[in-house]
Parts: sequence; structure tokens; C-alpha cells
Amino acid sequence: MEDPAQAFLLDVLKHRSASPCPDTQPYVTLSFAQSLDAKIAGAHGRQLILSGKESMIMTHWLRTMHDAILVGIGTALNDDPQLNVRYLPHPPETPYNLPRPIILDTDLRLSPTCKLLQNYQNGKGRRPWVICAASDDATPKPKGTSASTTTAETTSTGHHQYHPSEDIDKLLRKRSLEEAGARIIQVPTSQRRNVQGHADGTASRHLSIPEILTVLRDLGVRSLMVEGGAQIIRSFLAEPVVDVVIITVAPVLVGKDGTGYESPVVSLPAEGASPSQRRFVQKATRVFGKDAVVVLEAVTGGQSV
Ligand SMILES: NC(=O)C1=CN([C@@H]2O[C@H](COP(=O)(O)OP(=O)(O)OC[C@H]3O[C@@H](n4cnc5c(N)ncnc54)[C@H](O)[C@@H]3O)[C@@H](O)[C@H]2O)C=CC1
Ligand SMILES: Nc1nc(O)c(N)c(N[C@@H]2O[C@H](COP(=O)(O)O)[C@@H](O)[C@H]2O)n1
Repeated sequence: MEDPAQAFLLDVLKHRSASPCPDTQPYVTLSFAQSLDAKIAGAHGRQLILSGKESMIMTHWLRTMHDAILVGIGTALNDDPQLNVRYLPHPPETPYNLPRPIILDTDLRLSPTCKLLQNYQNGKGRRPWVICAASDDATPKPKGTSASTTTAETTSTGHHQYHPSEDIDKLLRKRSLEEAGARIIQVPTSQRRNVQGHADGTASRHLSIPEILTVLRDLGVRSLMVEGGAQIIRSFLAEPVVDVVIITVAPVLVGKDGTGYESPVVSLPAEGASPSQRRFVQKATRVFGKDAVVVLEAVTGGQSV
């Protein structure tokens, strides 16, 4: 018999195969848990368990329905997540699909001893893919992204120049991640919103979301679940790439110091907005335990995409 969360998700995801560009980018599901005041974490990015048991099981069903699951390096460093499906009931004869973990990690800050790599080494998880900035990327780097930024100089155009020691640092980090089992994939940084601070007070360049999606589709990823954190949610919502948003709303208030993603998921198209810009409309809502799970579908010009 189907689990209620599994049945709910199979229904809301049934239009997956009608993704607008199935050959050029994966179907993208953005999913996270938030409080009533739209916070996804506590002050300074402190991890909060917002989902109750029932909605957490829903999230694990959602994970198993995707080829890959993506988080930002802020989340990977802060939460040390496993991104697996361990809460699913009754192991079936055929094992559940384990999504491939993908980390957006511009400057390769991921720890080689993180749980995702340990699980892979122990045969309990798929090989993590770490997406970083292409090494010939000329975008200026903000302070604090690398151990060797103190060697940076500023050119007459205001761009920073870096000494080879910085590349050596990154190469060493790349090597130790590869030795721990990670596959490193390089993509260009974004022209749109390049540098932003995040919850722990540091900042780093943003990778191009459209480029990442093209690369992932080329590598065989047909469906991608994006879990966050705050900056990743903002970046994905800023591009016309998200097909469905599934938000677990926990009946708690975190307060103004909590970490929010500050992006209106449900919005009217802005005046002068590009015709391809996506807005989201409510498709289904279901209560799991204490939480409400709200499904929003992307709409372009009044039509479902
Ligand atoms: N409640 C929930 O469902 C979830 C909560 N979280 C929370 O979110 C917090 C982490 O959020 P953040 O600090 O904002 O980190 P984040 O996880 O959003 O990672 C941001 C970092 O990713 C890298 N990056 C590369 N390309 C990027 C792009 N195009 N756009 C954005 N970032 C890009 C940059 O280094 C950037 O600093 C943690 O406290 C975590 O607990 C994370 C996931 C889900
Ligand atoms: N669905 C959901 N509810 C919450 O309350 C959460 N805090 C999160 N966080 C996300 O799940 C990751 C942890 O995953 P594992 O339990 O380690 O498998 C965390 O890093 C966030 O991405 N999600």
C-alpha cells in the first residue's frame, strides 16, 4: 500500500515529464521547511529542525523521487547533511533510489571528512558531485573566500589579481576532496548576482545556475531537488528554472534574527518583467502531522509550464 506522503507527491509530480526543456535542463523541484515567519534557520544560520516526523518522511519520499539533490556550501558546512532517505518505512525488495548529492561550492571549501563523503566511502551513499568555479574564471573574488586572499592586489580597474599560491591552495583542496571520493565539476560564475554574504558572515562568488543545469542534464540528471539554503533558494528563484516549489510550513515563529530567504515565492509578475519570468501558484496543500505542506507550481503568462 502506498504511503500517504508518497501518494501525495506522486500526484503533484505527475506532470514532471512535461518539463519545458527536458533535453536541456532537469526538472527542478525546490523544497525546504520554513517557520510561519518565513525563516529556514535560526540566528547566524543555526540549523533548526522545523519539520515534524511526518513531513520529514514526506521530504525523504521527495528525495527518492529525484535523480539528484543539491545544497549550497553554506548548508554543507553548517549542517553536515546526509541527504539520504533513511526515514522511509519498510525497505522494499528493490532498494529506494538514493539521490546523488550535489554541492555548489565555488571555492572548494567542503570538508573531505563530511558525512556525504563518509557515506560514499562506506557504500551508504552515492558519489557526491562538487560544483566549483572554473579555474580560469576572471571574476573578482571577495575577501574571506580563500586562505590566500591576503596575497591579492587591486588593479587599476578595481579587479583583484591573485598570486599562484591561491591556485595552489585550491588545487590542494581539490585533490583532497577527490581523494575522499568527490567528483569535481567546474562551471563559470554568474554574471547576474555574483557576490553575496551568507548566514555565517562570510561571502563568496555565485556559480551560474543555468550553466549548472545544462551541465547536470548533459551528465544524465533528469530531475533535481534543490534543498537550500537561503542563498541557493534566492538564486534559483531569480532564474526561470524552478518547476515546482514544495514548502513545509511548521507552526512556529523564529523571530526577526532568524535566517530567511527573502524572496516572494508567490508574486504577481513585476511590471516590465520578461515573458519567461516564472511566478508560482498554489496547486495543493496537505497537512502532515503538525505541518502544512504547500505545493506551488510555476506559471508563465497564466499557463502552467
Ligand atoms: N529549513 C530548511 O529546509 C533548510 C535550511 N537550511 C539552512 O540554510 C542555512 C545555510 O544557508 P546559506 O548560508 O545561505 O548557504 P547556502 O547553503 O545557500 O550556500 C550558499 C553558498 O553557496 C555557494 N554558491 C555557489 N553558487 C551559488 C549561487 N548561484 N547562488 C547561491 N549560492 C551559491 C556560495 O559559496 C554561497 O556562499 C543553514 O543554516 C541551513 O541550516 C538549508 C537547507 C534547507
Ligand atoms: N525538510 C527539512 N526540514 C527541516 O526542518 C530542515 N532543517 C531541513 N533541512 C535540510 O535537510 C538537511 C539535513 O538532511 P539530513 O537529515 O542530514 O539528511 C539540511 O542540510 C537541509 O538541507 N529540511
